[in-house]
Amino acid sequence: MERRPPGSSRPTEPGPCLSGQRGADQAASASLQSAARARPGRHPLAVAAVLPAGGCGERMGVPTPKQFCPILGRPLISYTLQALERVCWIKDIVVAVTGENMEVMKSIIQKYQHKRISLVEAGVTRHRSIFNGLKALAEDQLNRKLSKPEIVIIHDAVRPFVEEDILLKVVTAAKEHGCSDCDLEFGTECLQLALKYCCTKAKLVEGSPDLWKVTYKRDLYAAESIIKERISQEICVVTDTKEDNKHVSHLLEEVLKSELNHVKVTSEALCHAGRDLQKIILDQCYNFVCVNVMTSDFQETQKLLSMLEESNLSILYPVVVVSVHFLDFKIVPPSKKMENLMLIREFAKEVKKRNIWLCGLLISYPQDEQKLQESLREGAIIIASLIKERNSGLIGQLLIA
Ligand SMILES: Nc1ccn([C@@H]2O[C@H](COP(=O)(O)OP(=O)(O)OP(=O)(O)O)[C@@H](O)[C@H]2O)c(=O)n1
Ligand SMILES: O=C(CO)[C@H](O)[C@H](O)COP(=O)(O)O
Repeated sequence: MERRPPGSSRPTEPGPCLSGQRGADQAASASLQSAARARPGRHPLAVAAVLPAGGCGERMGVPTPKQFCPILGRPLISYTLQALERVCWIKDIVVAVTGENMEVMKSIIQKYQHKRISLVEAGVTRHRSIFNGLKALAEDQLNRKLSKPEIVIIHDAVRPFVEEDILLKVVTAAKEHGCSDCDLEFGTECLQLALKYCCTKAKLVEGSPDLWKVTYKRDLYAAESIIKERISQEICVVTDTKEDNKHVSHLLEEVLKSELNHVKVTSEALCHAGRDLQKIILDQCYNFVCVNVMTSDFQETQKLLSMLEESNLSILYPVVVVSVHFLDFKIVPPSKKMENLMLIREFAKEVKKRNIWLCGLLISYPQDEQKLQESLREGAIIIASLIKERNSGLIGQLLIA
């Protein structure tokens, strides 16, 4: 997803919010933005979005309408709203939901702290739902809460992976182009309706493969794996300032880097002020490994957990914390420390309420350098799978490398 470095600037009119993208995406957005800036006589466009979300999801084959089906515990529609909210130049987002799901929708907005959202009643067909949304924008029925838009983006609530670039292209095309024969030939039914009844000029813009619609149950699994992939791109290895701990943390960091290609592995000290760690949290890193050497108590892990609980990081995605304990099994047999280590279950139960998924990992710390490397590698493989697979069944478990 969807990381946003703190303090990054966002345009106040159609133009990409660079902060949400990386690498090639950033470069593409930047060139689009400067192209938009270069347009003579350009003025800010008033843009709104209407999200039809009033279907029953018959093809999904489950009683819950698909837009409310959970992915990593959060309803699908919340991901779509998040994707649109990140686009700062969309002023209002109008969601069409059925009367019976109105309260569910309100509680989703509240729980996941969505902003700029207004709700209208859905219609019996998708087009009627869209029409109700447009009517609300045109007539400003909602107590003058909505600004009157020049351009309205219509986006299915069940297409969670929409990116700012494509929205910008659509808005730009809506503003600049006429409707071609090709668009009428190969376009969708809305295009024809818009032309027939409103004489609205339209242009077909090619989308990205990620814009696909969640329709069948298998699409939920596909969406889940895309989201897991996005949130497992960074791991922060945390330890206290003791030299021994810093040394072992560094070794683990190196092994994690070689085991997890393309994943950014950083390390931070859990010092009193914890300023750097705060920055990592604000930067939206969702994976933490807390290193404890020759100790089976959880002081450092608890400090980290409190910081995470105080932040709102886990509202949108589960945050994985692996409490790693290095013990020399020859000097300290694990059985002696087991009682203490089993406390992981209690801590895990507590923080799970805040969507923080805690696991314990015991790594053998032999004196022999080669053997240490071997157990570090085994530990790194376990950490990688905890972070990438995000299996809620492993919450509170103590794993051994
Ligand atoms: N009366 C309707 C029907 C559909 N939609 C919305 O239109 C989008 C695309 O429609 P579709 O994928 O066909 O959704 P469903 O109608 O829910 O699916 P199905 O055809 O499997 O029942 C969805 O976000 C859906 O909630 C709507 O707002 N109002
Ligand atoms: O998937 C759909 C409904 O199931 C829509 O038809 C699809 O999103 C195209 O929409 P539009 O006609 O508005 O371009």
